Amino acid sequence: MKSTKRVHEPAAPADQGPGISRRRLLGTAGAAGAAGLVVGGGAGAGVARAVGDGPTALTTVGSAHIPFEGARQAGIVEPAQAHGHLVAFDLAPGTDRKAAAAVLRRWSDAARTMTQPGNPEVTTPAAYDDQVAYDAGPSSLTVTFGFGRSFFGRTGLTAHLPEALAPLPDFAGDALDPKRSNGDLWVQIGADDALVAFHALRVIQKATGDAARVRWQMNGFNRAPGATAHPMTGRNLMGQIDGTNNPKPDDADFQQRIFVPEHAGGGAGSSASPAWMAGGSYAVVRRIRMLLDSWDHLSVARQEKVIGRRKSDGAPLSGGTEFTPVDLDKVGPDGALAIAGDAHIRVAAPASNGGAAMLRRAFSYHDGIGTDGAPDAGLLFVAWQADPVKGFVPVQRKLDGGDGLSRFLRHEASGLFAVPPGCGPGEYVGQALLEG
Ligand SMILES: C=CC1=C(C)c2cc3[nH]c(cc4nc(cc5[nH]c(cc1n2)c(C)c5CCC(=O)O)C(CCC(=O)O)=C4C)c(C)c3C=C
Ligand SMILES: [Fe+2]
Repeated sequence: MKSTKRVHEPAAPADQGPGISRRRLLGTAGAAGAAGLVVGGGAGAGVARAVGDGPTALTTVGSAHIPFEGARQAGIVEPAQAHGHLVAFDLAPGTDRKAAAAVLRRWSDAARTMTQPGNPEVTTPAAYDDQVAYDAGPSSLTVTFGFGRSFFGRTGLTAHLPEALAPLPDFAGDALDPKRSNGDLWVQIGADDALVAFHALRVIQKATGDAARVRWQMNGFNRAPGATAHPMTGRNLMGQIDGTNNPKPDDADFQQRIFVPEHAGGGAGSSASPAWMAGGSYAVVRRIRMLLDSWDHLSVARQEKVIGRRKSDGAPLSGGTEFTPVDLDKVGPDGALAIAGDAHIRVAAPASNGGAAMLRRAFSYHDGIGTDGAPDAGLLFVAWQADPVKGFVPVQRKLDGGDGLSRFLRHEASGLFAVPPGCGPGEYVGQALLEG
């Protein structure tokens, strides 16, 4: 790959100080855009106005931008945005390697343009301009591209198929819909503005042309930046604080757990991934419906026992506050384990799975009321790791049999995608595979 230098970034707004990176990292969720806008209740009611010396509108949520170019693709380590679209495509019959490469080039060029800072006019690719995002800044838009196992057979690239893309095993609790699972290509779009996210989705669909058609699409959301009194870990639709014990970017082993090492294809421990995946990651995508009516029948105390953490502030039931290390051996005054044997955080913990870990970066979804009369709602669970056989698979195997939470969940769709490294100026994502 050529240079991975970041594109030009504008000066930080006055309230941020010069040292704050625009590429927000996990752990500082919600920091961008938290300041300054209120809807007036008195004189001028209904008009958004800035308070104090706060920034003007486009310097808050709208102006935050995450560079598309870089050694890693964007949309993996940054906090999940307020709006997300996950889309899988199948190549049209006759789409060969060259035509697939042209799609990836068009997609990358469009994503590069849309994620640029500055005037809204320059963040819309002229060829696909529908003016949906015309007045908005990039709003932390990320567009992330991946390849499914079936892509390699369709394009004559089976010699380059990563071992790590072996189909996920069946799990006893699965109720998977094949039409909403897998796919040749996968795109994850996230933005802190709904129109910016929708616009990016339309642009990507138009840039696909006739080379592929949408296999499935899922739409998700998270809390908006600035919605809480202070930046904090988000909540899921069961009301739990979710994401606390994710691996952190400054953990010593973070890079090696989440990204394929540079020695892939050659060095020890790299057999699962070929060299073109060095610096890439594997995304496991699961649409997990929450059986919310049953869940809501539990008392808060029972719900907390199922997870192993307090619902109000996410503190582990072994004591302390949200980020206090979990003590799985702690016994309460009644002689029982503080964190129950089937508590979700016990069964999922790296300590219970030979060290297996993944970076969870999910969106909630709500698609109305299901045919059963209950909310069709849950989690678009996206887990990132250097090798799914050492991340998602052992953990899900354990959860499948022994997790108290699984009684309230239904895994309805599944996908596994190889997400190659990022690209530099003039390059496109997947170039090393498609031109290698
Ligand atoms: C296979 C992996 C996992 C699936 C599937 C999964 C689904 C799922 N989880 C929640 C809610 C929470 N999960 C939490 C922690 C947690 N979950 C996993 C893995 C899967 N979860 C891990 C590895 C962990 C961390 C365990 C640890 O080391 O402590 C938590 C607690 C807060 C946190 O640490 O994030 C919640 C809450 C739901 C609702 C869900 C499916 C819909
Ligand atoms: Fe979990």
